[in-house]
Amino acid sequence: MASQRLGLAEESDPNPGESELAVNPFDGLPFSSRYYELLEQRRALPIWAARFIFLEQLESSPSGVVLVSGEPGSGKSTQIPQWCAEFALARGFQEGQVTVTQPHPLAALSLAMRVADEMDITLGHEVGYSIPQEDCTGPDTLLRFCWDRLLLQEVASTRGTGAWGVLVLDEAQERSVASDLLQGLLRNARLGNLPGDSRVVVVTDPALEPKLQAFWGHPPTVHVPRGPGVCPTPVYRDTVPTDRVEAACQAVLELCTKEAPGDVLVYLPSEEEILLCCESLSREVEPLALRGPPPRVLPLHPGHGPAVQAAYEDMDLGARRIVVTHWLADFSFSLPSIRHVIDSGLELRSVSERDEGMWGLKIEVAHSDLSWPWLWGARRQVYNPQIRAESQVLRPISKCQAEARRLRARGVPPGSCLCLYPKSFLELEAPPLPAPRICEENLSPLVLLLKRRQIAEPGECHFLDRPAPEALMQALEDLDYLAALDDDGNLSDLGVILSEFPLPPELAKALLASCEFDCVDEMLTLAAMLTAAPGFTHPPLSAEESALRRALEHMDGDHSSLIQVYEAFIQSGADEAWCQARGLNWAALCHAQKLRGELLELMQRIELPLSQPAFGSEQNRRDLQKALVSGYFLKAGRVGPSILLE
Ligand SMILES: Nc1ncnc2c1ncn2[C@@H]1O[C@H](COP(=O)(O)OP(=O)(O)OP(=O)(O)O)[C@@H](O)[C@H]1O
Repeated sequence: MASQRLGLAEESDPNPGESELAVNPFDGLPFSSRYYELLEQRRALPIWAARFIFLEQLESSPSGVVLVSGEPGSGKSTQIPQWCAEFALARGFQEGQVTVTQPHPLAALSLAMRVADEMDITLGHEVGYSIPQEDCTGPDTLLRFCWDRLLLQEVASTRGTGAWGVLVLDEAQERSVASDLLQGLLRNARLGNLPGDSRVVVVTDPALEPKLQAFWGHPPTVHVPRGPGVCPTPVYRDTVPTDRVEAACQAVLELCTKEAPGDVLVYLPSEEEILLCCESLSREVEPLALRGPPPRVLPLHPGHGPAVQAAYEDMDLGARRIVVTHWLADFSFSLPSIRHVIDSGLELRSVSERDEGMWGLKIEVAHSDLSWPWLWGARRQVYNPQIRAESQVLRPISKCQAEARRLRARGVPPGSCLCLYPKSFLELEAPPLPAPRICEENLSPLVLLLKRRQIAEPGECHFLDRPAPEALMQALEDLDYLAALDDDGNLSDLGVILSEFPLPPELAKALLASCEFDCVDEMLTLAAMLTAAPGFTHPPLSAEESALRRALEHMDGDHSSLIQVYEAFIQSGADEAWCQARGLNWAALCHAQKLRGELLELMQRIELPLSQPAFGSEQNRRDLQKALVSGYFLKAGRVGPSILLE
């Protein structure tokens, strides 16, 4: 077996004497004491018992596909990639590196950090990650964690990173569009860069296992044994509360007052509610700390960026931690210290609320239609092809998510799970599994990608769940309206250029049109700002803050306000304190700055004409509107005798 041939330290004495220091086969350096400390923790994970079976199946699977099915927290996301790296190392990485996809960029980042630590390797060298606008990999990278949408884009673009020896598709039960599509393409063997002897590992929650079994033609399946500990019996409320934040806060305060030991995980539907809950708890829990340090309140959502890693840190300092989150922690973040779960049972699938009318001013093109979930996977939208718009839907989570949440409180003795809804609520209203996102998203960006490399006609793809034919038709129709397709339905020259931009096709088209209308500088800023979505981090806390925010508003509407904010941010020297004083998301603005630079570089590379800044002039205002309408003509409406329809 791969690990035996390598003589890995996993099998060796956890405390080797100095003369017998084991050497890390990935970087040739002796293992540190930290490696052995983490190895003890790894060995205690339920999945450890399945290690040899997994390696055997990986070696011998006739189709090259292996399914791994196990409960949340059993160690799948951290251990499977390492074992695949061992497998690939034993074969000299002849078929290529190991790539692991994650449905959320933050999860890819967080896992890469953890796995590099467990493997005793410097992040960015042998272990790396690729997320939007951040490629932390190098020439030595053998194991890469990657946002699944980015991998799909790489596969489709000419700038792909090449072949992989093992591809791990993690968290398949989340049903992200990219994960479903990658599986469809792999199933059809349509991915050109898949070498002959490569392996595909699909990792899932047991709830999706039967469907995946059937889809993949019953491949070898590794079942992760149940871990020790007992699951709490959920306690249900009689009614759904009208104020979820208040109900969740009260439940946390009760736990603190009772001094029930252990960390608390609170699930709310939206980022806005998470922020409100964190604010309220931060004020109220401190006086309750009768003994020991006061509880720490930690938000865990995409808008919090890499700071979410704090949820894994300082676990042993004695302070109770109250982590407030939403769907992000259903599967992707397994915090072992959690003992109590408080679950609202709802999720908000929508344009993030921080983007909605955040400037409170007139907008001429519906903002929600411009948004795009590239950044941190922050937004969840439900797309209605009939009206070509995304809408907010507050809906019950699936039964599978409810069970995953309950499992987070497993322990000896079991923790507690308080459901802020009646038992009948999910029984009657919840679907068994999370909805496949491919049936809910605007598919034009994906159809553009598929057509770019002529990988497959969308209609030919073998999907786990087939998107509605009208959604596919409408995606093709939209691309046609954008002139991205020629008369034969293939990509036109313009379509090829559009597909090079990491932007939705409409926004890419608006950016291209800005070359014609001499407003490239402003449109670059707008494209970056719309993608990075640097909303406010909280409601104004004082009159002074309100006034500072108002000074950033532009009378022309949200688009001009976004450009104005970006320019003021740059003038401040990208100052974090400047952002804090205005309640602006500093990390997202930095991200916009980086993305703008990348878009500019791309435009220079394909030799598109640039133009001088002219923001603020009447001519520039009109030019910007014309460029926007070139991409978003399907969303344009008449607002009085507007320039938009001239
Ligand atoms: N980013 C991280 N930082 C620190 N520790 C981590 C991190 N991710 C996981 N761990 C540790 O590894 C353990 C196993 O988590 P892992 O994510 O591998 O489980 P999983 O079966 O993949 O669960 P899920 O399906 O919820 O992702 C956790 O209990 C935690 O102790």
